[in-house]
Amino acid sequence: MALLIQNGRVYREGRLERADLLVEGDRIAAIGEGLPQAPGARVFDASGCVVSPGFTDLHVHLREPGFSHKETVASGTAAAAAGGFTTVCAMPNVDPTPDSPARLLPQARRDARVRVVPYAAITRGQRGEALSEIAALAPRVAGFSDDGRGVRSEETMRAAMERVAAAGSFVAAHCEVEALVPAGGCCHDGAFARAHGFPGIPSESEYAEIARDIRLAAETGCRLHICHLSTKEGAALVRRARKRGLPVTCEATPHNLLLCDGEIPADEGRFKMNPPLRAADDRAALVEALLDGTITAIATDHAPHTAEEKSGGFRGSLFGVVGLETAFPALYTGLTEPGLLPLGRLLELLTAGPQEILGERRTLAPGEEASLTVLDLRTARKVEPERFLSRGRATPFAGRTLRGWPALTLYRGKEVYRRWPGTQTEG
Ligand SMILES: NC(=O)N[C@@H](CC(=O)O)C(=O)O
Ligand SMILES: [Zn+2]
Ligand SMILES: [Zn+2]
Repeated sequence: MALLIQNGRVYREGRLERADLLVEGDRIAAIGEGLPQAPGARVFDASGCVVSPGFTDLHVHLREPGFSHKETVASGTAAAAAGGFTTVCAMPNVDPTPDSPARLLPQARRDARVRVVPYAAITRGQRGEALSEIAALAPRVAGFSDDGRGVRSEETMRAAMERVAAAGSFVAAHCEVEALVPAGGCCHDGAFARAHGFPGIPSESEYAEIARDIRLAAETGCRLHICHLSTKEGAALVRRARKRGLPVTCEATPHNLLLCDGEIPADEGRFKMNPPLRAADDRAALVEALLDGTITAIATDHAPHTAEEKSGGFRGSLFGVVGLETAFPALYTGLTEPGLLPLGRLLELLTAGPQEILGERRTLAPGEEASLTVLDLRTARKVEPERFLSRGRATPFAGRTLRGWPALTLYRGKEVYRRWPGTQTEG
């Protein structure tokens, strides 16, 4: 059946223009002003909304196989659709580890509501020693990552980068020198740690490994993507590397872009993630890096855990917060509305930016796949974690009133999420 999305502002080719958009089957049939209502077509009134290509998230933990009590492909991709994402890249810290082609997320094809592109592990079992079957995996994965931990051995990382480069893929690096983190380090080594007497995670544990991996990327020619950048020093290193023309990209998360450690109101697990919320000047440096093109992708690092696992405050909870369902509203309300980040740049950081890192280009044009999201910029709504589609509920944005909620998400023409604009209840 056809669907006419009327009266919205369509984001394409880096511009926002008032237009209607007609979807037929799995494709976009037409885009233009005042499109006639085809007989039998349903109409979606997108007044006050932006119509964007579906977002791409380079960093999501779907927890299957092995940890389906935290999240499943079904629940995680339902959360993705609710957040406007139509492509998510699944991190490999699952069990068994995807370190050979036979172990590549078999659930994805069956249960996914949106496109899932898995990462493979850099090393067997993510143990940081023997390498995974890089050449055989490369054509079937987003890239290679041991996310959850740093690759400690420089020799191992160099060998991995040589093979990944030869296979034409990229390394997505969780940059952390665990030896620089004191036992029990659970938040940034800053104001909040001092106020509560918690062992802090120093910025150096991140930027020391960023510096090493940039050096290895220069040596090997391997494309390097830095995961969840959180420090001002790290941002400066990436900026310098890109100026030198090195094949280095990076992502930042909504929580690191919007929050800092001095604002954490209480010892609650929903503010605990790795890397942690950093200092105010780190946060400001990340926003600056979004504006000057140092950071070209926003990724959520959606990392769901059970309520029990997040109930032990900073000392006792696991690291990780969910992010798919709040990413756009949090960024739109926190950065775009106050004039800190233009809407077009925000959309680019969620679409063309991450797509380019994956080596693809998906835009809204006649004939293209109808994978898109309609963002309601008017309706303010409170973040209510108990209503998330994700199984994870821990979010630092709980209780905040935000604007920019997705009202409709289509994946290949199919409605995978809908919530009518202007209504206060879920449709
Ligand atoms: N970000 C987190 O705090 N946790 C992630 C691991 C990771 O992204 O490093 C997880 O898998 O739970
Ligand atoms: Zn990580
Ligand atoms: Zn992660």
